[in-house]
Amino acid sequence: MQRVRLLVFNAALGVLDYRVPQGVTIPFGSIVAAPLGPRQILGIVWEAERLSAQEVPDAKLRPLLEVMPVPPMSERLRRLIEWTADYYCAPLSAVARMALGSTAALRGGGTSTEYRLTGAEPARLTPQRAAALDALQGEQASIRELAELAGVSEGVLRGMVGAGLLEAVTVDLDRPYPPAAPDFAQPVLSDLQRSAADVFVHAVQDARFAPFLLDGVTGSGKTECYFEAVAEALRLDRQVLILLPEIALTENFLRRFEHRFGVTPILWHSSLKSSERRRAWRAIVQGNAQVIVGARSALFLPYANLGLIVVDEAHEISFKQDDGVRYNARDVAVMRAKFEGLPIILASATPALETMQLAEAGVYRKIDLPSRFGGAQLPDIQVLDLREQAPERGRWLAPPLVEALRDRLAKGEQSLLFLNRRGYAPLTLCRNCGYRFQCPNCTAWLVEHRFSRRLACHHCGHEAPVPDACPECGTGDCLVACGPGVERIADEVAEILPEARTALVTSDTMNNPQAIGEFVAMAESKAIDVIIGTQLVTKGYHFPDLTLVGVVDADLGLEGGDLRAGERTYQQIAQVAGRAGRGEKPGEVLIQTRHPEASVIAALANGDRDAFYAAETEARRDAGAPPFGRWAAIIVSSEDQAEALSAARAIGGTAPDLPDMLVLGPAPAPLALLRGRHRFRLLINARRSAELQKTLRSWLDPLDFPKGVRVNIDIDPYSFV
Ligand SMILES: Nc1ncnc2c1ncn2[C@@H]1O[C@H](COP(=O)(O)OP(=O)(O)OP(=O)(O)O)[C@@H](O)[C@H]1O
Ligand SMILES: [Zn+2]
Repeated sequence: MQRVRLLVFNAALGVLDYRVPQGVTIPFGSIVAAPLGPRQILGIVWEAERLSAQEVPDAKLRPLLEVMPVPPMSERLRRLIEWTADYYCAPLSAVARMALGSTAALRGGGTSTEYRLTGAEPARLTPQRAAALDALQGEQASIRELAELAGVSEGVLRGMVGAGLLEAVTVDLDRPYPPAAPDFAQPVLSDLQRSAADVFVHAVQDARFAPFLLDGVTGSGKTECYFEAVAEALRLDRQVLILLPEIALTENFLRRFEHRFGVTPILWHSSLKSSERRRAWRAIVQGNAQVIVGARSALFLPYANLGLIVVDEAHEISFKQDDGVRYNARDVAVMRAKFEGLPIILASATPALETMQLAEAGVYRKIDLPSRFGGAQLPDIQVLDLREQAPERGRWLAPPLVEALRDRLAKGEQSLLFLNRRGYAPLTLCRNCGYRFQCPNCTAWLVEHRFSRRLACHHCGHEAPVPDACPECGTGDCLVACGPGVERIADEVAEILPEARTALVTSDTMNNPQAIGEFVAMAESKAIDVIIGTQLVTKGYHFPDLTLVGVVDADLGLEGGDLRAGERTYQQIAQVAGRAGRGEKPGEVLIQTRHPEASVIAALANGDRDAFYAAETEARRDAGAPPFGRWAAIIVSSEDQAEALSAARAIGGTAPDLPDMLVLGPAPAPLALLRGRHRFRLLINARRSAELQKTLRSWLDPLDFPKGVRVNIDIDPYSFV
């Protein structure tokens, strides 16, 4: 009698044992199908001694059904999955699931049928067919995906197949990707770039754990440097994973990659079509996918032969996942490199303090690129004190910034205005009775979006049309917008510079690759004079004729529930400032603020990065904040406020009394209501010596809560809302 232990992809089931025939060995890491009641489930064969399960007698075991025709998950990846679950206090199965691409991909290769336009042009068309013809140019996908893309029913498309407007194509799921050529277009590197690149190239050859911080100013050519390491991995036939913080950045990145290596890399993100996902995953596990570019979800994939990891814009907080498994992809990437024995490059112009600290301690090797490529200078940064240089009434841009915008427009140069706030106005109220529009599901004001004429909650997605009259007092035409969002700034620019061509860049307008691609093409061809955007435009872009950057409200980021508010503000402004003057013409940055004396603003104005890091380091040391101490949050939520409160109190009441751990709360979370759930929060501040995770587990595991209560642990939290 032989048995295997399975980690099942379902947190409620966890670990189950099954029977295998005598003499058959199934390697650890194999992905298998097994029966559960009348259903079939998937699991990974795991070392039994590493997973505790309920002991089931041999006689009761059911047999495994099938080993999926994919390579077993490597031991290194299994150890990484265990480490992640352990460190972030997350269910093992939830972490393991992130390694899985799609269930379909496990079923082996084969073919699938996709459809595309035939090019036939019928004389008469129904409006729906016309819309489909328009939307599906250049597309090829399943009927379902095309229907979604075109916004028509599947029936309409099937009719079009019958009418010869769409044709079926058979695609091989395992068709290879065109190979990237390491020497396709090798740039001539500057001496500084060359020596940095050489270090990385050697590290790839060495194939050992080697973490690097590539600390280069904006426009120094960090990408070109790490591309040399990518080229070396390609020559050695090893895979490369490049993590980017946001999908919005990939469009630009794909083109740069193609320019350098002749083909686009393989994309991995949550909105891939299912056929693309299946093909990519299969190529990744078989080692046929060479370079994979993705958001954090690409981190746990079962690469067959990984040789290098790059985390670009490594300081970005979007590497921290705030739902499901609350992990930081930057930190787990370093662990993956460690388990796999690989070099990893964290690239940033504004590294996180934690990363800097590790570099200073010698854990990471720091490689510097202190100047811009091609002799470009870093921009000149000026502070505009809004208390002295007040904008006109009802306006948000101070006179010197308006002047500077006029000047650039006259010279045919580009400007960028940065305000990290979507929509038209963050708060709408009634002039007559003071009524404020609030989200019914969240502790948040509704944000007016004037282009879509709606009030929206940025937390839960609740939306309502802007009413004609106040819902409270019934007065008509009485709503006032308070404060600016980017849409309002765009309006202001249109008023003061009516002839300027503007582009609004937010996640509302740039929500698909085409829109982003069009924006970049227009900006590059100088069809845009003024870009107005949120944090989406602060990083990655390179527009040589952009010479002015205006920061509309530098104080905004210092408010709110960001634990690293000072650092965030510094990074965002330094990054957006870094978009100015990247070509031949020098750049200028104007920062509007009411607190020019704040240490962050002063450091930015003086271009004194070291002063900022030094001040921030001291502040964190005093507060016992990371990297000197550790934080964790426990968030308790329920649709029933009393139930949530009593669960939070039960947790607070059993808090361990330890010398190296301070427990604060429970208190209502700043977002006391989120998506209809009432939330209470406990904060833990621990010394580095504390056994934080172990303590949390032995504290929370014995507690029982009603079904409607959710208790989430957030280790190393970023947001305290
Ligand atoms: N050796 C080189 N030869 C030719 N062009 C280069 C070279 N190095 C950098 N460049 C160009 O200079 C520009 C800036 O480089 P890159 O975008 O890599 O900088 P970066 O350090 O990533 O900046 P940021 O942090 O601001 O995104 C790019 O257009 C890049 O193609
Ligand atoms: Zn809401």
